[in-house]
Amino acid sequence: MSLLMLDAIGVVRNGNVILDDVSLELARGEIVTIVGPNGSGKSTLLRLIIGALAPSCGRVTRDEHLSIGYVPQRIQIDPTLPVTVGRFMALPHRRHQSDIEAALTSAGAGDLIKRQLSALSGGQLQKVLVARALLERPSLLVLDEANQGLDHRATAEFYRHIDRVRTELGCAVLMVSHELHVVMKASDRVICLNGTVCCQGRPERVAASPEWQSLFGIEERDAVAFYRHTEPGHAEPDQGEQAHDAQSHAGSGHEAPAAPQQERACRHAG
Ligand SMILES: Nc1ncnc2c1ncn2[C@@H]1O[C@H](COP(=O)(O)OP(=O)(O)OP(=O)(O)O)[C@@H](O)[C@H]1O
Repeated sequence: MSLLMLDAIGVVRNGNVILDDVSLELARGEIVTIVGPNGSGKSTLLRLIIGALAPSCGRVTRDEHLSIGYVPQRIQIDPTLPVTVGRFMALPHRRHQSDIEAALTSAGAGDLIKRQLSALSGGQLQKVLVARALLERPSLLVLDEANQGLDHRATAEFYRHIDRVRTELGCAVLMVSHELHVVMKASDRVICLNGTVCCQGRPERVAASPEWQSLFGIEERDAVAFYRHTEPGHAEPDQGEQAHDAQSHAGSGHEAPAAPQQERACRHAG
């Protein structure tokens, strides 16, 4: 049984169709990245998955043992509130100091434990948020652009950390990222979203699909190809990977996938 299954999900808010007919499945231990242009519904999809938002139609099925660690795109911190990183990590439940230290160290933030939360840089705060999300040892880690604000070196370390987390906890990782070339290296599967799922599959196949190229342009495709080609020890996909080809849901033409129309959303709703 998969960890999570979405079936024909639609989300309509204030008359806006944000998601239309979105179906996807998440397996244990896989790293999946959602990519898509600004406003394509990525954060909405994540909020739906963590249960912060109800679908207007469709069905969400969660494994009964599913536990989710969530790192939001941004949090508001009151600069007048004196909270150290160590204290923040222990909220809302008390934690063993050793667990807090281990989680921060693993996220590359071990030296921040006594610092004021409001005084952290954007990149430092992201590391702390990831460490906090992992304290519960979730079966699914959900990251909404958690690498924003990180420099190149920190981004590379961030993805190594995510890979270690997956190995150590055996958890699935679902993330949103705009760093397409890095995403391609770090993910088992990529889901391309533009109100609906345009295409999904192994990174190489998605990058070669017409839907991806019409959304992100040829330059991104070339950047991805270049990045993968120069990665030491990287093997090009063989014939066996054909079975995991990108699945297209938006036709085979080169035109950009159309924005969802309100009349299309929730057509299965009762
Ligand atoms: N409560 C709401 N009512 C109406 N429209 C909304 C609501 N919430 C989000 N939207 C709209 O839904 C669309 C998708 O928003 P969302 O934040 O999910 O996109 P995103 O892909 O995460 O964008 P970005 O890459 O810019 O973070 C946007 O056009 C947004 O304005």
